[in-house]
Amino acid sequence: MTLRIGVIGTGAIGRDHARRINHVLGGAKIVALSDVNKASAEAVKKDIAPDAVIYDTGEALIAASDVDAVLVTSWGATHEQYVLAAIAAGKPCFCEKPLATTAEGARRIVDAEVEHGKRLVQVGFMRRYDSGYVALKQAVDTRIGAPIIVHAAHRNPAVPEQYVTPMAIHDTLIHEIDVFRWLLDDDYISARVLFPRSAARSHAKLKDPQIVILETARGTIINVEVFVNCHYGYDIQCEVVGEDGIARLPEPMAIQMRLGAKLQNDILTDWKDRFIASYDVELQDFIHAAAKGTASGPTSWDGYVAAITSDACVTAQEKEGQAVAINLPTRPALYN
Ligand SMILES: NC(=O)C1=CN([C@@H]2O[C@H](COP(=O)(O)OP(=O)(O)OC[C@H]3O[C@@H](n4cnc5c(N)ncnc54)[C@H](O)[C@@H]3O)[C@@H](O)[C@H]2O)C=CC1
Ligand SMILES: O=C1[C@@H](O)[C@H](O)[C@@H](O)[C@H](O)[C@H]1O
Repeated sequence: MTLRIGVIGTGAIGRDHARRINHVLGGAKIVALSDVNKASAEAVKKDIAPDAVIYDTGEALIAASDVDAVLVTSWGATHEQYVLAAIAAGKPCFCEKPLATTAEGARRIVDAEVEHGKRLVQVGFMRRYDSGYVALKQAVDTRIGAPIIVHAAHRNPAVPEQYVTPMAIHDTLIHEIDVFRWLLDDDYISARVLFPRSAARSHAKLKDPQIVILETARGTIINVEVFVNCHYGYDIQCEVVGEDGIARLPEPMAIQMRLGAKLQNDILTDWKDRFIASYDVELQDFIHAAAKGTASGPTSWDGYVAAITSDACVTAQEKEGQAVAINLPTRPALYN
């Protein structure tokens, strides 16, 4: 069976996911596209999915009888409405992060999916599918003893002027928020944020870099440097200190050179390249589960917890240095 997929939001990542579904992965085909900017959907049809039908609205695409499953890759603020519509239609749905821009919105999705009685939603936290993180998790689970500290960094070369201080949490740190819950199999109980002096390349409405400190229920302390105008490259670092040893996220494969009296290798500059393989693996996982009428991988619950934690981190930005408590509601049995 070929899974017939519709894509809502055909900008940077929607186009890229459409490309991988039609040209890289197996078992699925893009049959429908929708974007408020129709020219963008038309360009994806022309370049990638010539057989796809273009719908005026995301809701019309979800309702189409020949669409089996949906990808929601529009702007974050529009995700909730489309994911709720997909659940109401009983169609598997892959939603890019964030699941919703408020914790209340994410909760509405959890409640709708629980009411439906079966998983339909996968959230686009692709790091769980990255081979480096998978190897790191294996080392954390079996080699280095119980985790005590995590040192991490999320660095982007540059962000535009519209990127303001809370976006470092909602748009950027949200990947660490999700991946460390998974890596440590633990939940957060508090967040703190510290701001060193802002770097010279920062913008008027952005305090950059910042350090986010998360504490887990088992007492692990995670410190993450978020530095989104670091200039030198796109760099994701993670080191877990355990009772018996230390495990470090591998660097992406790069050719080592002896050149100009230096031992060197290039550092990536674009997030699309850093996680290119994990996007492939997460979407193949979506296709397999959706073909069976369900979903696997990161859940709506994970998206909801990420939203609650993000909100706590933004409050912690406003109360610099103070710990902000994170209280999670009871997890519904659907997500155990
Ligand atoms: N997992 C990851 O590593 C990444 C995830 N993302 C997430 O993917 C989402 C999209 O990001 P980008 O592709 O970078 O943005 P983008 O701005 O390039 O594309 C978004 C597209 O959605 C369309 N759109 C906006 N509102 C819409 C609506 N109501 N209905 C239909 N289409 C609508 C826009 O016209 C645009 O073409 C965001 O939520 C972002 O956080 C983005 C980059 C990386
Ligand atoms: O999701 C992403 C972007 O939106 C975000 O801006 C980057 O910092 C992340 O690394 C990337 O994965």
